Amino acid sequence: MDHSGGKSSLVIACGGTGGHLFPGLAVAEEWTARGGEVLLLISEKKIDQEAKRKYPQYRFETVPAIAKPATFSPKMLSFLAKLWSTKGRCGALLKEFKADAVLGMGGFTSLPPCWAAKRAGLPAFVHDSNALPGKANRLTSKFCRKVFIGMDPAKAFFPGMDVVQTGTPVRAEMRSLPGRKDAAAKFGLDPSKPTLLVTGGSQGARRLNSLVAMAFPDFPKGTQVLHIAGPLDEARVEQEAGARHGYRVIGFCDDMPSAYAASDAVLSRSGASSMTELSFLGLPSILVPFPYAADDHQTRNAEVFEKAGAAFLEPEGALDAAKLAARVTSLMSDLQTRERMAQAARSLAVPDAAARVCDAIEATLSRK
Ligand SMILES: CC(=O)N[C@H]1[C@@H](OP(=O)(O)OP(=O)(O)OC[C@H]2O[C@@H](n3ccc(=O)[nH]c3=O)[C@H](O)[C@@H]2O)O[C@H](CO)[C@@H](O)[C@@H]1O
Repeated sequence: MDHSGGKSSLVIACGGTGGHLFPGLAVAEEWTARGGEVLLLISEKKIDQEAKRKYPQYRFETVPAIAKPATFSPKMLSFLAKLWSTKGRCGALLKEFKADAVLGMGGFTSLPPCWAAKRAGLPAFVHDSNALPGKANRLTSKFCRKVFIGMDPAKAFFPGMDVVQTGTPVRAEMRSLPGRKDAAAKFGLDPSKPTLLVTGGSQGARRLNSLVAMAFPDFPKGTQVLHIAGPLDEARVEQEAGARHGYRVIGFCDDMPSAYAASDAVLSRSGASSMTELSFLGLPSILVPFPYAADDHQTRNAEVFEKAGAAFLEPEGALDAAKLAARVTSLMSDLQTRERMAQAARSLAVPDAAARVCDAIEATLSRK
C-alpha cells in the first residue's frame, strides 16, 4: 500500500458514546478527504447505529460495547472474556480490511482493536479527549505507538509514551453553521430573544434537567430555553416545562450545529466533546460536571475552561434551582461577560485537530 499519498486503510474504534463517536467520525472525514479508507468500529448502542445511517459513505462494523465492572465481582470474568473474544473478532476484521493502522477514540471498546493491531504488527494509536484520562486509555496506550490528547493536563498520565497534543477532532458539520434565524425556526424559537441551550451530553442528565425546569421561571424575562433532555428523560421534562412559553424540549438532537447556532450561551455537562464544540464555536458556558463520571474527570475538564475564563463551573452538589437561576441571570444579562468568555473559549480551540491526528498517523506509517 502507498503511504506517501495518504491512501492507507485506517480502522477507527469509536463506539459507545457520543464523546467517542463524533471525534472518530471527524477523523474519518479528514482521513477519507486525504484519499484514505476507513472502517469504523461501533457498538450496538442506538447512538452508534444512527450514525451508521447518517454516514452511509463509510463502512461500519458493530463490535460489543465493553464496560469494566466498577468493583471486583464475578462480572469481571465475563468482562475479561468479552475483551478476549472481541480482540479475536477485531483481529479478523483488521486482516480482512487489510488495515494499515488502528485508532482508538477511547474507552474499553478501544482496547481490543488496539491490542489486535499490536498482535498483528500494525501501529495503533489512542486518543484521549479528557483532562484526566480513563483507566481504559492508560491500559490501551501500552499497545500504541502514540497517544493523542485533547487537553494539556492529560499528558502527565502517559509517562514514557510518545504523546501528541492534537486537540479533539470536531465533525465537519460544525464548520458551516446555519444562520441564527433558520436555526431558531428549526426549533420553533424566536431568533431575536436571548437563548440558552441546555445539554447533558449524548446520554442526557436527569438531575440537571430537573434543576433547569425548576429554575426557568426565575430566568431573565424573555430568555428562551432550548433543552436537549436526552432520549430517556424527554417525556418527563416535556411534562414539567415543555408547555411554557419560550421553552423547547427535545430528546436527542441530531442537528447540533443548528442548536448551537440558535443559542447565546450553553448550560452543559462537561463531557470533552461538548466542551470541544463550545471552544470551537466560541460559546460561553456554565458547566455542571456529571458527579459520577469515572474519577470525576468531568470536573477536571471543566476546571480547564474555568481557569481560562471560558466557563463558570458549578458543582452539582452545591447547586439548587435558586443558585442556577442566579448564575443564568448573571450570564444572560451581561453581554460583555459573554463576549469575554466566548473569546476565552475560542482561545482553547484546536480547529485542525483532525488534521493533526491524521498527520501524526501518516508520519508513523511513512516510517514503517
Ligand atoms: C457520562 C460520561 O462519562 N460521559 C463521557 C463521554 O461523553 P458523552 O457522550 O457523555 O459527552 P460528550 O460531551 O463528550 O459528547 C457528546 C457529543 O454528543 C453530541 N450530542 C449530544 C447530545 C445530542 O442530543 N446530540 C448530539 O449530537 C454533542 O454534540 C457531542 O459531540 O465521553 C467523553 C469523552 O471521553 C467524556 O468526556 C464524558 O465525560
